[in-house]
Amino acid sequence: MEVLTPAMMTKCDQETIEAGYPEILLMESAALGTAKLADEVIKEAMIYKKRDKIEITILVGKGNNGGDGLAAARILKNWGYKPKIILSSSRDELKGVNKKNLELAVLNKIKIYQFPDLKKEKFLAEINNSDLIIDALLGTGITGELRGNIKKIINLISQEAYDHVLTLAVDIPSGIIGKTGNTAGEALKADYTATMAAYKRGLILYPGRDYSGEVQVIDIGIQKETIEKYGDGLKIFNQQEAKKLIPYRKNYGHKGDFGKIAVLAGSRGMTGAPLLTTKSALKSGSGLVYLLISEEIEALTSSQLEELVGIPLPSQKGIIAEKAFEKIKQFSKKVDLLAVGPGLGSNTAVQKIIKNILEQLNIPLVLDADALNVINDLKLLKNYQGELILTPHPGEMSRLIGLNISEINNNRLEIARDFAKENNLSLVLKGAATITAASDGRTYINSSGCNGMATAGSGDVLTGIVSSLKAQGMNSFEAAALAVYVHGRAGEYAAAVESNYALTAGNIIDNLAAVWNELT
Ligand SMILES: NC(=O)C1=CN([C@@H]2O[C@H](COP(=O)(O)OP(=O)(O)OC[C@H]3O[C@@H](n4cnc5c(N)ncnc54)[C@H](OP(=O)(O)O)[C@@H]3O)[C@@H](O)[C@H]2O)[C@@H](O)CC1
Ligand SMILES: [K+]
Repeated sequence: MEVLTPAMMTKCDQETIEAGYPEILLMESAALGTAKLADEVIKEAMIYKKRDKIEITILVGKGNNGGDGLAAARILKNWGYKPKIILSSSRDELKGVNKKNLELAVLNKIKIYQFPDLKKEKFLAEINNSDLIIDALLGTGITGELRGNIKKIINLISQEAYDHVLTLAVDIPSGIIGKTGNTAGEALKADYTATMAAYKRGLILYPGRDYSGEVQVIDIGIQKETIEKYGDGLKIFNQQEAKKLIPYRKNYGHKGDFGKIAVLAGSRGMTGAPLLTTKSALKSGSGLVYLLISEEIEALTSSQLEELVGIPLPSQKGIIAEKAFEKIKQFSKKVDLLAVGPGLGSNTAVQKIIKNILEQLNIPLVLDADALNVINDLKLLKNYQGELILTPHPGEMSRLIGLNISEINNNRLEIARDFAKENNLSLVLKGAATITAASDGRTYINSSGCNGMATAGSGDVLTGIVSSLKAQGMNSFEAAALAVYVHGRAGEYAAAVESNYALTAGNIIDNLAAVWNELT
């Protein structure tokens, strides 16, 4: 499903209106979708009152977001509810379709307050007595920091209302910037968001994602082709996408048909990481997984996992030695993919080996952790002869491109997309709302995951899943995006039992089976 910026959304609106679809009809569809979601939300919240006793407060700004709210008030009144409107401004400041919808609300005898006329106590009492708030103060037309009455309203509700009242945002929570997900100083937290025509970036980038609650996309009559035309290839990766992509397994396959993987990982003191990667690959459908590892710890790691085939490599002080490359090169001919990095160490021998791999091999490569830490020349990536998938966290990305972590976090989307394009590879930029970018500009933002997954070894598990899916024949970008989703979903399952506090990387692996079952 497409994710747009406000500017892209405006172009879609404009083209649709110019094609002859009246603006007021778009607004009516937006309002109908909002009212339907409000009706569902009220049912779900089990408010045991007759409809005409259910207090719905609709906060209305001067722009079209407010217009959506005004029209929704009329529809809800028609369905027997008791909506009331609080305008952020005086009535005469509304123009065009918004003025029209205000007149219709008056005609339908809906109670209308003007915020400037309300005493603070009265306003707070209205909010506190509400069963549902519909937030139609600000949508995609927000500019700059919050100001004026809208700032006062949002501050009062956020800071002085008794408790959180069930809230449904129209299009986007007011105060969230649609392009970035940042707040304009403050924002109204929603439990649900009815968003028009397509996701807005601000609903899935943090912190906006935390303000948006459950998001429902409302079809307001804008054609899918229009949305695709003005979008920039950014999509949200959810269960629907996952189900479409999951690799088919034929009933008469043998273990070689499901991908042979070699994992080059581990060093003295780092025996957990290679095990997490190999185990998660085996738990993601791979037929055969080899672990290429320092001879010093090979017996130890191999004894931990029955299904694993351990291949000892020459080493020095527990880290693979430069001369290990010949064996890696020979071995790479036997497999479909090489996954490199978890717990490998990062001395000059490792650096030389990674350089040699990138210069001399041509099989699909997944590079993570220490494999990324030793790359000091991006040309090595760009010139690699095979397919490449990189899975850095913001710290590794920072090292790779020489920006600091906060610069990366403030511009995750563009940075991931540009890097993947410039270096002709698939990139997974990890972190909350992981981004997967393809060399051709397609980009996914992941929808699954939870904060408990920020734990040691979580990335090693992801490397195993990505490698497994790629070796099963998927294209690199889709394998990476599906792996990120599956990893996040397994984390959600794990957290449901373990809590986000107690979740460990091993729990993610333990819950992979539940995700594969859910998707097939
Ligand atoms: N286009 C369409 O066809 C359709 C659009 N749709 C809907 O329209 C929404 C977009 O509507 P929009 O463009 O009118 O902007 P909107 O979000 O209401 O905000 C503008 C108002 O906010 C004010 N304001 C701005 N920044 C502020 C701040 N920081 N702090 C305080 N105030 C601030 C600004 O005031 P001003 O700067 O003029 O004083 C102005 O009054 C979109 O989200 C969707 O819900 C749907 O109906 C489908 C059809
Ligand atoms: K809103």
